[in-house]
Amino acid sequence: MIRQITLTETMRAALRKGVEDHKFSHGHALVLAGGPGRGGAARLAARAALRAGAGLVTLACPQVSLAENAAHLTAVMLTALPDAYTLRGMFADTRLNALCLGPGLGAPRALEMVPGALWGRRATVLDADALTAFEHDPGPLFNALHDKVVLTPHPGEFRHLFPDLARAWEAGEMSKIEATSRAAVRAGCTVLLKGHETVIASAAEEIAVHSATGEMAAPWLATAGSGDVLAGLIVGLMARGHSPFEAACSGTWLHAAAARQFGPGLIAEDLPDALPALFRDIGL
Ligand SMILES: NC(=O)C1=CN([C@@H]2O[C@H](COP(=O)(O)OP(=O)(O)OC[C@H]3O[C@@H](n4cnc5c(N)ncnc54)[C@H](O)[C@@H]3O)[C@@H](O)[C@H]2O)[C@@H](O)CC1
Ligand SMILES: Nc1ncnc2c1ncn2[C@@H]1O[C@H](COP(=O)(O)OP(=O)(O)O)[C@@H](O)[C@H]1O
Repeated sequence: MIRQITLTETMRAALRKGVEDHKFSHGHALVLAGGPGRGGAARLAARAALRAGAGLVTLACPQVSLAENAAHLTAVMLTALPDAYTLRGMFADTRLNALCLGPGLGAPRALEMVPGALWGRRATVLDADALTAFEHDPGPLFNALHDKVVLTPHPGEFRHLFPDLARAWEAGEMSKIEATSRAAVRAGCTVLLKGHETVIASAAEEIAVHSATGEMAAPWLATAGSGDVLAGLIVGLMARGHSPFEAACSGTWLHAAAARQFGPGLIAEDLPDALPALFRDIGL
């Protein structure tokens, strides 16, 4: 059965915070960032994760990027992350339960960090450079994927990882839903294929569709960095314990609803900050 994503009572209940909860009840998300001058995308993701309700969010960047990121971040914590060996060491802290890799990461750092991150078997969002870095040799990525991963390609990134499915979809031989569903089964994880119609499929063949058309149109989401925010929303919800598939569905709804709440003129950094008013409006 194909689920049309709308706000449901189950989604609303899962977004609430319990009155006796503390920050570690809502998980700790780690967002990896790239080198100097490329930090914007990861900062957008980190802020979105915190606004989505993750208890703690840390941005992990190379030592050389610390000053730049420190100048922009306050509630989001910051740590130097030189290499994948150090990343593996961070998994000794079992409270660190969700990761986001890709936005602004850069291909060389993605090639090193993605296998290290997947080794930790935490809930993980892979977006942007974490997908395109494996374009020429996807084997190491596919071998390491597991069922707590959400891949969030736009159609260009989808083409890099699943060229046969993309070709069949573009030729009209396969629907977007079927292409996404087959990709999820092949990858063994959740796949979210972006666009004004977003399709989400899990390896267990759950399928959901969000149509940002008609009353739910959100054309101002077509702006640089809005996908980075979506990745952050999903990792924030997974830190809070939502399953990868549910986090992808709820994150997609929140992303479009926040864009509609803000309205024309929206740029990516407005999205996380539109969430508090949206949460009030939906009665959290
Ligand atoms: N504010 C920021 O710091 C931003 C940083 N970004 C980062 O910049 C890096 C590179 O991102 P780019 O945006 O240059 O690379 P993209 O991977 O988004 O675009 C590269 C190519 O992919 C294709 N493509 C993109 N969107 C498509 C779509 N919807 N359908 C079909 N084909 C599509 C196009 O041919 C495009 O030239 C990433 O690390 C990304 O996270 C971007 O997310 C934009 C905002
Ligand atoms: N016309 C549109 N209507 C609704 N949503 C859109 C539209 N165009 C893009 N989006 C959404 O905006 C986001 C863009 O992400 P992406 O292509 O990765 O951009 P970036 O890498 O710049 O962040 C996706 O979530 C996509 O579904």
